[in-house]
Amino acid sequence: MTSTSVLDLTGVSRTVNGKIIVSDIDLSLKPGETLGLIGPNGSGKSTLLNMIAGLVRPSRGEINICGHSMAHMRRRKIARHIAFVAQQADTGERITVRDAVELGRTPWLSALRPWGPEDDEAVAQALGVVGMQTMVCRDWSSLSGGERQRVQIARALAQATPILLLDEPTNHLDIHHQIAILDLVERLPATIVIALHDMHHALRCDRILAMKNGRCIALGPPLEVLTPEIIGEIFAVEAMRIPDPAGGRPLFSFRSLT
Ligand SMILES: Nc1ncnc2c1ncn2[C@@H]1O[C@H](COP(=O)(O)OP(=O)(O)OP(=O)(O)O)[C@@H](O)[C@H]1O
Repeated sequence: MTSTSVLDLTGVSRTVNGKIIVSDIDLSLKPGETLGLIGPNGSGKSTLLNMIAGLVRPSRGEINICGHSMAHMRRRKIARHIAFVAQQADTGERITVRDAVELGRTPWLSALRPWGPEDDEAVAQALGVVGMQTMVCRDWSSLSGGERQRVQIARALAQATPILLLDEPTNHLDIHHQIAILDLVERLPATIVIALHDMHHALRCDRILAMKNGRCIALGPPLEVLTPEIIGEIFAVEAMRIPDPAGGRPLFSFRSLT
């Protein structure tokens, strides 16, 4: 742990029914840093995010948030520090878009601190950022997958936490909204952990944690981790990294090994 870190993981592991799902993850994130999690299906990315969100406990190891051990933090305090956009966030309730985003303010409310103008402002701002301000009265059940995803992101932004966790947030989004969400993530001042499947998206992160079978295979700057060798090793594909003719980030091409 460093004096400036926001999120620290020490030897974090999770075992379910004797099966190791996440093994010995060490990590220290600075304020404002964006960490991309990459790895094949089933490599432990969501489980790691769920542990950082405080939704499941590590079987071993410790998670510290802003210097406090998460094991000793109440749910409400964790929710004031960490917002989580899960992979398949859903609700059985009949709620509107505004209701869904207002839920993000819950950790900040109490009998002594009822809903106020700053909560309205936080909700309106979050809806505006994801471009859902014209759909506030729509029923959640009537939204498309991409619209739901943007509402979930707005709910997390309204929570106004220093740490934001995103599990494949571009999943249901068209190209325009994928880029819009990644641009937004880049602009946010929060410390961010984001699970991604697209290597081009992962290149935009400050650091990458590459996982396989629950283990950290590599941790470092994108260009050092997203090499053909490491990508080939974890995804069992032949990867090529091609310079962008327009001078931007490199492009990837993949081929099956079989
Ligand atoms: N509660 C559980 N009981 C048993 N196995 C579990 C449990 N939770 C997760 N797993 C298993 O742990 C492994 C890691 O799952 P996890 O969802 O963390 O992977 P992931 O990297 O997020 O995958 P994906 O890219 O498909 O979303 C998988 O094999 C999964 O089936």
